[in-house]
Amino acid sequence: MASSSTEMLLQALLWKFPFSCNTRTRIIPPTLLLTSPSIGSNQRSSKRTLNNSICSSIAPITSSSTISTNEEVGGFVADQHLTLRNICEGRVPDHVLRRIEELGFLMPTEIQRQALPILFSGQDCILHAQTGSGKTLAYLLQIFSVINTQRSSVQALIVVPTRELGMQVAKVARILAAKPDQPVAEDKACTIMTLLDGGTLRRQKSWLKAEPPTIIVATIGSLCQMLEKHIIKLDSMRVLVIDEVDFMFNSSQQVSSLRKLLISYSSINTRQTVFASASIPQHRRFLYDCIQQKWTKANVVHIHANPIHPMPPRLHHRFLICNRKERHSALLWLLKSDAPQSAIIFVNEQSEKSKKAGNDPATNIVMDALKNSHKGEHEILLLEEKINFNSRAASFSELRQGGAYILVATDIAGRGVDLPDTTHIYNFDLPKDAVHYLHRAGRTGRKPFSESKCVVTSILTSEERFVLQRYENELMFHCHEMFL
Ligand SMILES: Nc1ncnc2c1ncn2[C@@H]1O[C@H](COP(=O)(O)OP(=O)(O)OP(=O)(O)O)[C@@H](O)[C@H]1O
Repeated sequence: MASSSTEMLLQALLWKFPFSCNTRTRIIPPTLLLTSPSIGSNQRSSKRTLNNSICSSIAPITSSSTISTNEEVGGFVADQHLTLRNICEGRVPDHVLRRIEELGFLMPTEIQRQALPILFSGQDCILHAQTGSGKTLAYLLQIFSVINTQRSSVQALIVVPTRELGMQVAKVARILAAKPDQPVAEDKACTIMTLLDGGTLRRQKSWLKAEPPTIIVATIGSLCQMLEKHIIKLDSMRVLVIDEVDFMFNSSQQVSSLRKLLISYSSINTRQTVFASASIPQHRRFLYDCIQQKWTKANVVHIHANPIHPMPPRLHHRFLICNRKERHSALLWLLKSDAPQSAIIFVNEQSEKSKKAGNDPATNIVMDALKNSHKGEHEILLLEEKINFNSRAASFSELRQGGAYILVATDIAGRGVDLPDTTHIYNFDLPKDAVHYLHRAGRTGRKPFSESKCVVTSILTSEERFVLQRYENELMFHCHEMFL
């Protein structure tokens, strides 16, 4: 009990005071290392990790830095009034800048304003900023600033945790790469390939044999298959991006391949390494590991935009207490009274115990309840890990066609997925920790310069109230109680 409350307090402090002073020499207090494992530590024995952590933590690091305010870095001043064009002109090809302007992106978001000058300087970066704050565009602009389409080689690699996020990132990259003008004969286009788990990869193999693409967006499993068979070469890779980096390092399925990619399949000396996420628990320790483990160069910069608010402040958080049997009717009542434009209902993965007991998964129960009793005009769709990849892709692209939707999803939709029309999030089941709460909630409020309110509602039993209270303390937000 004592240790868990200490952990809560320390975690709250880590969110609140995220060591954002602009130190160039850092020493990590060993007490912090004892509280909970940092990103990437799940593969090691906890005892060894703690001992190693303490021993290695007293070695000062001299050149990395954390930036969390408007300041000058490496000679670049991040001016509040500069437009995206002002920041990128001369670095990013003009046709890409015209595309972003056509999309209506004129001013940079906070993370873009802070990160782009540093990215353009070629330094390794950790992009740490709120959900929906535009981290994708930041790293894509850097990629477009370095690639040379006349060269036939893989020059940028973006690694993502899920197929859905891969499809989305590749789509944005293709939109930016498209040239509106007639291409000049010898002007080669930027080619973007996806290597995502769930497909046969046959088409990609033939494509790779014929000619390597300029940019690859991949999940780590499919990528490593290709690397192990020497179908892809990364000798010319200039930028490596690992999106949702904390998730990747904490996934037991992905972490060993990720380490191989960072250390064996490519070298920090020839690539620029960019890590991105809205949540980097114990980020100071992570920064330290990046350098010690040679995932990044020693002068990596941790850019932490809005460190006090890990979620967009315009989210309105509520909770409703009812007993477990009333949850379906509570959900239907909420949908009726909120009349959301579009919503995502998050349901937890079915536990092994529940499977063994022969229970129906909660996703099916919620889907049935909605199909039978929800009266709105919404398209009702399901996205969960166990449905086949074609159906997952179909659900996902249907959502992007426009029109009102209600998506019933497990946490697979919690990371990175950008559906800007989502106005309401419902936690039918309480997320398992504060990081999951943050990413679920962050599926709404995804229009960076909009002021319209978006709502996150958690349906709880009275026993779960203290758990949500803990998330409120860790993430520093306030949740209002509502009544049926
Ligand atoms: N400068 C900008 N102006 C307006 N909108 C922008 C700008 N940059 C990005 N966006 C839009 O903001 C939304 C969120 O961007 P993005 O998906 O990159 O967020 P993110 O920071 O990666 O979030 P997450 O951590 O949840 O993955 C997208 O719909 C994107 O098109």
